[in-house]
Amino acid sequence: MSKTILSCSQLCKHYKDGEQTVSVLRGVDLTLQAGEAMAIVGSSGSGKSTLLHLLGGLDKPTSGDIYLDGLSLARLSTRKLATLRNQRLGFVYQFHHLLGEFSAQENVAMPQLIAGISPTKALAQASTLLERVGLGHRLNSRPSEMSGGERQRTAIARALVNKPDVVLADEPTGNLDSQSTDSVYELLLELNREQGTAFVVVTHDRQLAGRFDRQLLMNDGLLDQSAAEVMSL
Ligand SMILES: Nc1ncnc2c1ncn2[C@@H]1O[C@H](COP(=O)(O)OP(=O)(O)OP(=O)(O)O)[C@@H](O)[C@H]1O
Repeated sequence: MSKTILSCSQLCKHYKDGEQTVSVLRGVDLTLQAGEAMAIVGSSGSGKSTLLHLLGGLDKPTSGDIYLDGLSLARLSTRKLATLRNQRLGFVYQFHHLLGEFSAQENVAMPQLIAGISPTKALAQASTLLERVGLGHRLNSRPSEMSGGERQRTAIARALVNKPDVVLADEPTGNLDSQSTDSVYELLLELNREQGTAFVVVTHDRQLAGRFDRQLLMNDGLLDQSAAEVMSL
């Protein structure tokens, strides 16, 4: 029996631009099941990144709320929200955001160290995960010594190291060539199946989106149609 792991209802985000109010999200409803792999597609500026930021508690909605496993993000203190982000959510961005002065292994271990796990255990866990993503030979490499695809694999390992309920990924292959893009998507879907981690992935690429369990279309601030329906029109 699947259960809802992440949801939002009537989520709105407005920005003030001088006298004007810009409505970026205009009442988004979304329900993600535990272990589900969901892709969000939509044109540039439609609000996809804004939605992902709100779902990950990185920004606050103007109205509406987000629930992670039944917990209201709006009701959490800043500290509790930071703990929840560290332990129950993982993030992957278009740019890897790895720390340049640390090795791949140390970068992947970082969320565990922040969670208070001992360095020995955290580094061992990081090494296991790096091996899983095909980078067992890169434990001691710094980001500058790795290819774009290797850096994104490292970022994916880091996002998964605390065994989060949900990984949020914003154009995770935006900087990669088509071969690396393919293998990174393959890896995401394998990890989704193996670890039961739910994924919400934003992409411009509808063909890649088609490999996920569900596709939603963001259109001018609303998640109003299934992208699969739109693709079949
Ligand atoms: N801090 C902000 N202040 C004002 N407007 C903003 C702010 N952040 C985003 N916007 C506007 O919100 C709209 C949606 O932006 P968002 O980045 O969510 O779109 P997107 O669908 O992810 O686009 P892309 O695919 O190009 O990354 C854009 O018009 C953007 O200019």
